[in-house]
Amino acid sequence: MTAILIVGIGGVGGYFGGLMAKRFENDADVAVQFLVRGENRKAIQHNGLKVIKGSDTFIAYPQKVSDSPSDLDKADFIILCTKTYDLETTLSQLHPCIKKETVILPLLNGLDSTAKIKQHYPDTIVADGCVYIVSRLTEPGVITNTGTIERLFFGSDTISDERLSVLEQRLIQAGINATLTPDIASVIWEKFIFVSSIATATTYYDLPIGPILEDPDKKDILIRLITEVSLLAQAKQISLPENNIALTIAKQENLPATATSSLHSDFINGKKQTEIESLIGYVVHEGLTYAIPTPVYQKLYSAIKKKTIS
Ligand SMILES: NC(=O)C1=CN([C@@H]2O[C@H](COP(=O)(O)OP(=O)(O)OC[C@H]3O[C@@H](n4cnc5c(N)ncnc54)[C@H](OP(=O)(O)O)[C@@H]3O)[C@@H](O)[C@H]2O)C=CC1
Ligand SMILES: CC(C)(CO)C(=O)C(=O)O
Repeated sequence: MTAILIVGIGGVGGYFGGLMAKRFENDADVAVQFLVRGENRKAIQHNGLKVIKGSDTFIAYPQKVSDSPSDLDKADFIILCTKTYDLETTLSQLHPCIKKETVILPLLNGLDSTAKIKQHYPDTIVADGCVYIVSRLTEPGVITNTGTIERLFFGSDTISDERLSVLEQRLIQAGINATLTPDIASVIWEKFIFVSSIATATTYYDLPIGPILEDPDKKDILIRLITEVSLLAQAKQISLPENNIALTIAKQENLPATATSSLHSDFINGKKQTEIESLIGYVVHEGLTYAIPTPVYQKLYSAIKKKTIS
């Protein structure tokens, strides 16, 4: 029996975890389990997890649902889908679910999850991963995907292991557009450039994606953000496509005009904690370390931090 544990059932974990739980419901070979807390856990335990995308809806019943890792099985695969500010605490709770053969895949935005996981679990295989999706936990036990894109990339640039191919097969069997890639470092940076720039602009202007791309001044700021973070990637020896700025804008233009970043959503919802440090502060701090000027990031970071404080 392959045990797959999804940790954090919000927009990302709920959508991809929901697809997996549905596909492997009552499966003799694969068991999908959820680590989920609060009202969300209660709703899923009582009614299953409802996943909505356009006119399609399904309800998934994972094999086990708990807020306590010791209630769950030792996992073959752990897919981490918390926000970055919850990662350290979550990792410190996961010991009961880890065995020698466990493979951990983080799908969080940001660039330092893998290093943090390896510090906690140096003997397990830790892949890198990222997703393109626009999905939210809209009420306890209900996930709503409003996006036009659904892609999951993962891989490792240090380890080649059959278990990563097994995970890819399981994701694909669940109907997930998943790709195991040997070039994961570049793929993760391309996603980071895409999300960091649009998260900064949507949060700074307090606007969804469409009005930013339609206004020439705001779009110019967005392009300057993309340029600054791309220069940082190059300083870190990350190879990017030659036309990365145009490709990034094209991907942003493909999102629904009314969609916004998960960072902006958290600001709108008055969340006490946000991913401002992993999505924006990271660029400012690493820019200083690598002597890459990031004046637009610096200005918007400090304005957004003031919003957080007020
Ligand atoms: N949403 C999206 O469209 C996209 C998001 N991302 C990235 O994916 C990551 C996840 O985002 P998203 O799904 O939106 O986040 P959400 O806040 O919707 O979901 C995260 C969930 O994890 C739960 N959680 C945190 N710690 C634990 C724990 N120890 N045990 C059990 N549950 C826990 C949270 O519970 P609680 O609410 O109680 O804190 C929350 O329900 C982020 O890094 C985000 O930037 C990437 C691409 C798209
Ligand atoms: C696609 C986008 C911008 C929207 O959910 C995203 O990746 C995020 O906000 O984390």
